[in-house]
Amino acid sequence: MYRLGRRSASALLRHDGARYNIHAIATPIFSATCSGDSVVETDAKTRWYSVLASGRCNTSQSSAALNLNKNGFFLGNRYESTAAFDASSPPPPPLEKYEYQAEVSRLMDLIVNSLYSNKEVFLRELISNASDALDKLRYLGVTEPELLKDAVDLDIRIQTDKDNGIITITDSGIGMTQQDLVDCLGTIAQSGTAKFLKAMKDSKDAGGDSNLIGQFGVGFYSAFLVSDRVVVETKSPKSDKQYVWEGEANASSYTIREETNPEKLLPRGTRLTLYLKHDDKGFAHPERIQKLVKNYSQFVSFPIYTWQEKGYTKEVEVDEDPAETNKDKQDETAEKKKKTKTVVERYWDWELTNETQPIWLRNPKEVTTEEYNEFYKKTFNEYLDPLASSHFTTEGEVEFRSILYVPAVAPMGKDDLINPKTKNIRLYVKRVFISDDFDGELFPRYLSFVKGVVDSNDLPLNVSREILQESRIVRIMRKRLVRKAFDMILGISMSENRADYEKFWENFGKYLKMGCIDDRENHKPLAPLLRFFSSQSEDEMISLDEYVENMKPEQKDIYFIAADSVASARNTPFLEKLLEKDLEVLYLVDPIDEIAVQNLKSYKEKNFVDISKEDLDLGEKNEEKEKVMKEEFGQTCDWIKKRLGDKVASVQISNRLSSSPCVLVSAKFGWSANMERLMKAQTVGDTSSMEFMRGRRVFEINPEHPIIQNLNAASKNCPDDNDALRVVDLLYDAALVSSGFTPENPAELGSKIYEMLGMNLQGKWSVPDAAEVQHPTATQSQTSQTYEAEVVEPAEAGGQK
Ligand SMILES: Nc1ncnc2c1ncn2[C@@H]1O[C@H](COP(=O)(O)OP(=O)(O)OP(=O)(O)O)[C@@H](O)[C@H]1O
Repeated sequence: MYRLGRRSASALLRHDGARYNIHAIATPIFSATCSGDSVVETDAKTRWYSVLASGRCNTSQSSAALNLNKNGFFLGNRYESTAAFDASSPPPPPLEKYEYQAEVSRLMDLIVNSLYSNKEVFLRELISNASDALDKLRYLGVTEPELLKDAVDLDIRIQTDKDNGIITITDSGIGMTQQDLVDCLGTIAQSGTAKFLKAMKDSKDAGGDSNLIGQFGVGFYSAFLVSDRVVVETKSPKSDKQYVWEGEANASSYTIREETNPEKLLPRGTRLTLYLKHDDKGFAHPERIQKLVKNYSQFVSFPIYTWQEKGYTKEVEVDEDPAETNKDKQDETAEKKKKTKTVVERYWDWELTNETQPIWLRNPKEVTTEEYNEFYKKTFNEYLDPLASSHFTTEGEVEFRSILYVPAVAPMGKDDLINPKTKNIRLYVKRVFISDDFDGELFPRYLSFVKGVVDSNDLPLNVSREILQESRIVRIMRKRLVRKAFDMILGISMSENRADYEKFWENFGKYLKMGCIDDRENHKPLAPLLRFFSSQSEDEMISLDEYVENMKPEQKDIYFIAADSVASARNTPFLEKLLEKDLEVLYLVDPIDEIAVQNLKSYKEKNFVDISKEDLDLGEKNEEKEKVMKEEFGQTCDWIKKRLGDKVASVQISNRLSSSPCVLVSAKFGWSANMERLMKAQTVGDTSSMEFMRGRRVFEINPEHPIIQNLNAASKNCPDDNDALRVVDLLYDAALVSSGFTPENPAELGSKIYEMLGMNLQGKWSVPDAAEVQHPTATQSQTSQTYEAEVVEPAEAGGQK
């Protein structure tokens, strides 16, 4: 047992309590090794300190074995004998006791007794206070350089004593005067507390979410989430004196005293010592602290050092076997060999734990693509380089820095489109990591695939989701971020390597189409990014700009057809006339395409027109011809309508067909066949709303087609002819299918086709005559010719009539 005098003891210990365990630490700097714990007891009456060294201490130089380097706990010599009480030393300055402001008491009560989850945020809060203090000093030092006169680095150091559950956070920042201590660490703005208490009450989390603590400007008190007792030693460069603030959890008061022990004086700044609660001692594990620093404060712009155990290997001699030695001695000529082994020498030292210079603070001109990519992969745990990145600073009304990335591949699964909480955007405020848990606050959902960091100096450090949602600053940031994201994507689309954008589109095209539906405000930057197949480009997708450039001079609209594949789009009867006229038609083959395009409505003042809908204007109105047609086929239209009844809204003469006899056209504002099919696939149960949206369908006939011409004759000559009426029925069903609709009763359609086939084929292949038996090949081809002729023949007859 060693007894230490007051002076010497104060060099070793903080004056703060009844009993401590201090882990004995030594570094090789002083050629000393030491292990084990020292138990320290304070006698409040006599102010004697006693240290029981339970460890072993070997020094190669002197008895000053417990010295540490300048940042350690101890500075001073070890006394080997009972030291005399030094009666001549001045008495310590008196403790001044202060009552907490009522709000602080309530807050402390809540923190200590009700918050159980997310306790680790205490470290983020305290580091951010330390970083603020350094920021303030740096800022004031610009105009008052004498504040920086102490040659101390601007940094943050965190030391842990895992055995005793102590964490010390030291910064060399602006520190606090005695008045600052009273004002800052005993008082809080009433409004902040009231809001905090309300938020706590509203919190659904039964254990209380400690994260809330950082949202109301009460970060310092988060120390009590994990500590029984907190000691703040602080020295402002504006004051000659250093003060010690001390508070305990569950106490209604705190104390402040002046520090007079020269060994404990800080050159400048603040040292916080947290004496952890029994259950929270795990936070004092060096590795855990390191991990938390990396996670929460990776990009604080001041270096953060943590106290870590290290090791290096060295060769040491091993004792030789005496028998061997004797043998060697006998053989005088034998060369003496010294035996060695490799041992690991352990020691403790500071380790830089964060990136001191966040990449986004650097000048973009000085950052290489490799560095951007490395940062991306490290930050977002990606293994592929990004497809594109954009590093920018915005100034003016709102200032922030950001680096955005487009990933090379879409996230696995589709969940992200529906649930965009992707942790893709990491928000920092003044380099302090705030959150990556956003739901559309910084980026619209459809851009949730964009990854990046955003660092703002304008947002409060304690920005909460509520603040994010309501903040004008955030709204402006969001606008700029979105614009930058579009610019970045546009950059890929303009790349000489077309494959880059094809890759992007394959992965994220769906997201942009979602944007056309969700975000009307951004149709302008979104539309040029879209890609579609077309009647003139079935293998390579084209942009709307390419479409517009390829439009015919007289063409007013952008034509599209929605189908389930390029093949079915290509074969749709709606396309016939347009192909004939060499008008390009976009193929909308992704289920979401049609809705996206409908939302866009137009591009470069050209309307999107669905060629499967009524009133298609191909810019070739010939009123004279229309009149003649109407006169010729008007009655047929009425006759067909009568036969089809409510299945169609009307029967009209088509201007869009050339080879098909008829087509079923959707109402202008109703669903197209494609949409109807999609909706049907999604509707479960009640389909009444579908009936409404399905709207009317128009049966269009092609007056130039032989079948229609035949029916025209039938309608005039034998309107009640059963066969003619059955042809109308079958035509309707065939149009239904070829126009992309699903027949309501496929089995019935099948029977109609069989019946018709039966009528046509009657007797066709009955016993051939002798000549045909001799030339089977000729017979076959003849038969098919006959068949074709028979189909055409009535048409010709009808036309003549
Ligand atoms: N390490 C420190 N150095 C100097 N001053 C500090 C330090 N820590 C706290 N303070 C002072 O104490 C005040 C209160 O801190 P607290 O964390 O409770 O609130 P805040 O820092 O103002 O808000 P927030 O934590 O949300 O940023 C700070 O404003 C600062 O003046």
